[in-house]
Amino acid sequence: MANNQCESCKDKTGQCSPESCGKSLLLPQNEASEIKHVIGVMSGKGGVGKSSVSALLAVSLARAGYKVGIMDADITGPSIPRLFGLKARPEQFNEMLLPVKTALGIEVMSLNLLLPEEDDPVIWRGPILASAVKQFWSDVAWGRLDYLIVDMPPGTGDVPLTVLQSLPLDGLIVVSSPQDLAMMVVKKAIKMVQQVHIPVLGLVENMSYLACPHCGERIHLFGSGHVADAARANDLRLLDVLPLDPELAALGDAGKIEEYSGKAFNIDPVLTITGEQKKVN
Ligand SMILES: Nc1ncnc2c1ncn2[C@@H]1O[C@H](COP(=O)(O)OP(=O)(O)OP(=O)(O)O)[C@@H](O)[C@H]1O
Repeated sequence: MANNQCESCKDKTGQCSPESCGKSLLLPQNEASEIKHVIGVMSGKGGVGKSSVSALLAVSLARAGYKVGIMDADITGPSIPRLFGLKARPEQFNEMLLPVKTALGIEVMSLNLLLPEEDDPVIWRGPILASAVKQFWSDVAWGRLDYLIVDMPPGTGDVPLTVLQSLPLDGLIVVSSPQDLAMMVVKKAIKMVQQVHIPVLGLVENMSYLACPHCGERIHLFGSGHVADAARANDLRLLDVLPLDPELAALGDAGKIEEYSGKAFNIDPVLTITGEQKKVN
């Protein structure tokens, strides 16, 4: 927390938090953005499908008629542009950056859109990574959005903490695969979020099962029920259960995740939690 310590903080322990110093670290919205809801998507561990779930949530909301953006806050492992097949560089507008639009009109900002090559590594230390996230909020002209989905880096490090402290999150969705180890790490993430008093909207179990292509039987490769158990144990909602689907992996690799015809992310719990009515197109 020391890296986010505000200059005037009286807390000399280096554990600066809104509670201890009485000063909110939340960044104000800039004048070129009017964002109604900000939803963070996090995971305790890498590779469980957090970016894919962020993308599917954004696609489901966009298909339901909402104006949606995705901030790719996974600065060192940005995969959102790849999932949507985005190559265009963000344009500048009055010293601000404009997000790049996907085919469905989802507004995306990611460091990968600013790098000369998509496979260039980002070798930055924590404080610089954290300031990149803040700039994605303060220096991007997001326009009017119903939902900004923030794809967070995995784990409980400096950058996730910056997102939690700097952005006005309505709440967080925590993604896990069904393995016990993934769940153990997820519990750490849940505790971290609860410590900064941001609501956990619920859990998503990704790669939950494989549906047999012949008979449709669900094969639970990694065991079943762990995420549901964790949801119950932590008094949280299980928002959705998504299958391990080769079509999703192939479309993601091809930059065509918007064409996914499989099980869409169930947006109803998100709309309920954020007080929106389902739109009818
Ligand atoms: N439900 C799924 N079915 C099939 N493949 C999936 C599924 N979810 C994710 N994948 C694939 O798994 C890989 C990792 O997914 P993704 O990038 O979304 O994970 P992540 O948790 O965001 O990873 P990281 O922590 O590295 O950013 C990708 O190749 C993606 O296409």
